Amino acid sequence: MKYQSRKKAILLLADGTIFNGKAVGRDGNAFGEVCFNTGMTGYQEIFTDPSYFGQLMVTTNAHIGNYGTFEEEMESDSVKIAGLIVKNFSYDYSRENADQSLQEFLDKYGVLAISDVDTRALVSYIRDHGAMNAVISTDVENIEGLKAQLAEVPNMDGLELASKVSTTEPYFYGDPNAEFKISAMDLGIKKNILRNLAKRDAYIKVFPHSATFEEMSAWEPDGYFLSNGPGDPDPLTNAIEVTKEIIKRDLPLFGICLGHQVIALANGIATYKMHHGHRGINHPVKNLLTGKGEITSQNHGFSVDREQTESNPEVEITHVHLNDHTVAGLRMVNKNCFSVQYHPEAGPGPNDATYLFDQFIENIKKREYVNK
Ligand SMILES: NC(=O)CC[C@H](N)C(=O)O
Repeated sequence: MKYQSRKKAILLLADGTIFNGKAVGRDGNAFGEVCFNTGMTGYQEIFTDPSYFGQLMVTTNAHIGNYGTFEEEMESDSVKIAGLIVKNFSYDYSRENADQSLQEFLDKYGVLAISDVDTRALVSYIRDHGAMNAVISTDVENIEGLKAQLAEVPNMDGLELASKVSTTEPYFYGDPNAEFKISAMDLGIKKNILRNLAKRDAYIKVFPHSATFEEMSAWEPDGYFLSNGPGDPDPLTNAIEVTKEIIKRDLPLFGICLGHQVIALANGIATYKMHHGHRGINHPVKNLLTGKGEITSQNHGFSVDREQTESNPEVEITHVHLNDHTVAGLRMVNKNCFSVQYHPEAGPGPNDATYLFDQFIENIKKREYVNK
């Protein structure tokens, strides 16, 4: 076993609370908003999901690393979390097709991790006191200095982060001979969304967060997609403007998570920062159109205002989160536009909601039929 005597490390929360642990790899500091994910599996997908940019991730599963990492399970080209907090960190792994250990993987991307933290107590603390900024540090004697630096870290509320993870140049994904063409705005898109669209015979052109409606429309796509992504949706003025243009022309539109929030904002419905968000792969949702329940993969810290959604005549709530009755999905009443707050691409997670990709393709076909 490597790293038998490891250095002390701490997690210092913005309110001054300290959780003790041990450094997993390198020394240093990692700042971000602390949040937790309750998924029992799928850590590599979580760590590489661009929606987590700027966040320190607490995994509630007590063992992390035991199946290593595998190139095909990347949700983007690198690790996106700001730092990792675990109970038991497995340096060894036992999966035949893994490429490397989790420690080698985190080292490769320069990510700081802390283990041996009482993650059950930490998660209870976040649930009681809400998501807040924090720092992971091996500089354990320098509490006052760390507190001063932590006070400078911007609050997630109001923070625009999509531009930090979006592509800078447009690119294509899938088979150029596929039946449908989709323009996707990359606010932090997960690869499994692209895989799911391509699997349904779509060729996707992925555009930067700053793309205009005209740029996204020049190649005459059959439909538009707004991706997931990090940060507060409210400052995404360009994405909101583009969405209004798409809606005005009644073009087929689908949004996931941050994309769902942007669609709400384009309809004049406000979003707000949640107490500690929804992150896990067993979140119960009810589809109000079918009456059926779905177990869903979720990762969000903001939500769409429910009252404003209910009182907006243009919009209808289609899905509700059964734990707290927040808006989990909506559609526009007279437009070819719908969105969900959760993750039908399920990387990681259950596959109950993949029908939403089929629904998007059906909406595209419906429009083509009307136009003929
Ligand atoms: N996964 C996402 O797209 C997250 C959206 C947004 N950043 C939130 O935390 O609510």
